[in-house]
Amino acid sequence: MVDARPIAPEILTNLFSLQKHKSSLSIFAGDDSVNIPTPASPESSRPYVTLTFAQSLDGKIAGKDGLQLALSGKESLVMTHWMRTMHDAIMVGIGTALNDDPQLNTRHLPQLSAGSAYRYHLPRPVILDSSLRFSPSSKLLKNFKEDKGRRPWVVCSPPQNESDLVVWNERRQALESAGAKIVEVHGSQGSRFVTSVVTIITSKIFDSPGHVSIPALLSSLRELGIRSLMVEGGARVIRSFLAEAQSSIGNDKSRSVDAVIVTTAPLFVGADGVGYESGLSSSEVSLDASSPHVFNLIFGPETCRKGLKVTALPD
Ligand SMILES: NC(=O)C1=CN([C@@H]2O[C@H](COP(=O)(O)OP(=O)(O)OC[C@H]3O[C@@H](n4cnc5c(N)ncnc54)[C@H](OP(=O)(O)O)[C@@H]3O)[C@@H](O)[C@H]2O)C=CC1
Ligand SMILES: Nc1nc(O)c(N)c(N[C@@H]2O[C@H](COP(=O)(O)O)[C@@H](O)[C@H]2O)n1
Repeated sequence: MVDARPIAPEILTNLFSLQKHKSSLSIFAGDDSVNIPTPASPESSRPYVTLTFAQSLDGKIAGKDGLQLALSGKESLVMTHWMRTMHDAIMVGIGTALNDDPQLNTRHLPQLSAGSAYRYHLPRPVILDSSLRFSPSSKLLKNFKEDKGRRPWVVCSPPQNESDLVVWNERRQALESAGAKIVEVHGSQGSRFVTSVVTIITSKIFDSPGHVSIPALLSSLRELGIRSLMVEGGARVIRSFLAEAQSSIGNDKSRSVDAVIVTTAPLFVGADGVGYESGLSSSEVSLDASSPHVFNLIFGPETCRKGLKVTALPD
């Protein structure tokens, strides 16, 4: 028997077609060597990808100049944190990492009783950061040092010209010293160079200059043992995944998004908020047909924000 209960089991049940694993989805006996259940098949060359974020009715995920907004209500935050427990890894772009300094943990879940033999699964934080701008004093690295979070992985691309290499190496060293685990993939997928201390994931295939290719990223993560990936944002990263999902319509093998789960807050942010739609054409996105999850939550008056609350998420 576990000593905590999902607050909204029907949401969990709907998230993935994993009913048979329901009892062990998020709470486990503290043995990290035991994998959490995943919808990805063992043969798959990429992780199962859940794209999930919160937006306003006018499709904004942040306020003016990237101001972090508390768009989710309490229930939605709890759901998001349950979802975090269900994925091997959780990813944000460097824009979000620098702007929000997120923790990407499961702190909004019900407390397990003192001395409990059980723990919540914590996903591996992954930061998409071509030029290593991630801060060595980030909360993610601090939490890792204090044994409150997993070692973050930084996904980057080595600079194309020699003159940028000095700065790049300095940043790499600072991140390594701060605890970032880095894997470096040079030149082409497959020719990988790994050191014991540093794990930098890079790719020579870019969506646009400096941007890591999504298919190459997914295949690298899968090679590193990531079977499920929760992508939280921000705007550019959401756009990249949606664009990739649009371009793979009709080709199941190259699909990059399996489920999209969007929390919609009943408010308008306005035109100067941050949206993710620009440049996306009007077409469907390619999703796993067996995943029934284009999942919208619209909360009622009790969680509706009174006016626009421009605070960071609660600690
Ligand atoms: N409401 C919500 O649920 C969420 C809201 N947010 C909000 O989003 C905002 C940040 O969004 P944004 O500024 O767009 O930053 P992102 O977090 O989307 O990061 C974008 C950066 O990631 C790097 N990157 C590397 N490869 C890729 C790729 N293939 N596609 C896209 N980016 C790539 C690029 O930097 P480089 O070239 O240096 O590698 C790029 O500029 C914040 O205001 C935050 O609060 C964030 C998450 C969720
Ligand atoms: N689900 C959700 N609702 C909101 O209202 C949000 N602003 C976000 N933002 C995302 O969550 C990250 C913060 O995570 P921590 O609270 O630090 O664990 C933030 O960086 C965005 O990715 N999400």
